[in-house]
Amino acid sequence: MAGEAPELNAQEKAGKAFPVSWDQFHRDCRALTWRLNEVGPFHAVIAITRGGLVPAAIVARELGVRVIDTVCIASYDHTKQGELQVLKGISDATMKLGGGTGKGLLIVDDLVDTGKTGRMVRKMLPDAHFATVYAKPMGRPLVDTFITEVSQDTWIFFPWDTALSYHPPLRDGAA
Ligand SMILES: O=P(O)(O)OC[C@H]1O[C@H](OP(=O)(O)OP(=O)(O)O)[C@H](O)[C@@H]1O
Ligand code: HPA
Ligand SMILES: [Mg+2]
Repeated sequence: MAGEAPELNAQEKAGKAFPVSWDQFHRDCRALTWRLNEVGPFHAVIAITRGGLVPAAIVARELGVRVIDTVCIASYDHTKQGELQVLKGISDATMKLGGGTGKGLLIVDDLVDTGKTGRMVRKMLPDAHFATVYAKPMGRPLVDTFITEVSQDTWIFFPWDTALSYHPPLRDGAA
């Protein structure tokens, strides 16, 4: 309709960009593991795919955990969040390891934003420890351990979603 503002996606609403390099991400995952090492030991690591796969691999390597499971949840179509879809649940073997409630299990994701994804996994495993590398204020109360908080209006660009590209000089109007 004429005069109606177009709907903004999460990144457009966010405005601020927080690009993370592979080196920085690896350092932040190691820092996360230092904290988790005080809380464990853990019987298994559960990665929330796909974003949780990379931090889960690094954390599991550092903690010496070799049992890794996934819970596959999709909600964002690029930067716009839709309904949460559980494409694959936690395996029976992992559920058994966590005594049915997740005790002694570690859930890993790259970040919490609104907290919708984290809330859904916490419902599946209420006694598990939930760790993310980054957290935004809305999702932060759901996380037990994280490393860096960014403001709600920041969009985090992960290294697997980005590539090096030309950036025009500031004097030519680059932000
Ligand atoms: O706290 P929320 O607002 O729920 O957002 C956080 C979730 O969103 C992203 O996953 P996404 O659904 O984009 O899927 P992906 O991991 O496959 O990229 C991110 O990896 C988290 O899992
Ligand atoms: O800030 C973000 N960056 C990348 N993926 C995301 N999914 C939800 N929030 C974000
Ligand atoms: Mg994800």
